[in-house]
Amino acid sequence: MYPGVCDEIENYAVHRNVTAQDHPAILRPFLPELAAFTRHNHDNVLQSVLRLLSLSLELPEDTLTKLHDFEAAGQSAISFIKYHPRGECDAPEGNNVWLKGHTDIGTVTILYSQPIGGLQILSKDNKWRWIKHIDNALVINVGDGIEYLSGGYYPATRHRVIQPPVDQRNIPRLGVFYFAMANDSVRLSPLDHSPLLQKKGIKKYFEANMVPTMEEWRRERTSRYGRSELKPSATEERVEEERIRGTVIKHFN
Ligand SMILES: O=C(O)CCC(=O)C(=O)O
Ligand SMILES: [Fe+2]
Repeated sequence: MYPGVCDEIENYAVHRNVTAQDHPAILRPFLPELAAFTRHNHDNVLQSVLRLLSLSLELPEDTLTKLHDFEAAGQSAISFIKYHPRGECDAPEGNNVWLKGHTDIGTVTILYSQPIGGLQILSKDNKWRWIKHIDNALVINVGDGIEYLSGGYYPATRHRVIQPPVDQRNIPRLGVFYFAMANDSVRLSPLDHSPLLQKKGIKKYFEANMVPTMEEWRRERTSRYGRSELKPSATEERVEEERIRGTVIKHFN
């Protein structure tokens, strides 16, 4: 957040096991529907994506699905994020960036395409590009978890949310997401038995005794959010960096 920019984002996260937390009374009648929705995201969408990723790494198709067990301890969750339209407090120095460029902490994020623009990804040529809305489409991002498990073969998507185009600026933007994480106990070391990764090369992110589990990575990244000291990158403009367990995490302005 920038000085002078109001915090106008609301977020409600629902653990995939919807009864694992208390909910406001207004939401309780919808719990069966939410439970079915998390199951759909986990069993139909996430597991299909994970099977494809496993096969693409020339590994048995259940390699990654086994690491995302619905019943195991872990934090995969639905999130509803509401971005309210902004008034004068959307200060120009805020660069109209509503959510700074980042990578997601988990493995795979499922984003339900919605008509109010704002989402952009950083492409290989270092340009931010809009993600076009398509009715009934899903946007699938990979997060840090897949980057580390694939030894850098699938870099986590760098993405951000900026102010929508002028004709949509007065409309609330409601995002629906499934933020998937591997089981808490999964160590985020590269799947080095992948024949593909053996051919392509495996990037090393952590020293052998420093490789975090999914739970450790989640806790370390979330506890630092907004608190840790970010240093300007020596090589890239508008990029700030922090180090976690010796590996560099980038934040994009
Ligand atoms: O609102 C969006 O479209 C993306 C949100 C996002 O990237 C996040 O919450 O991590
Ligand atoms: Fe994100």
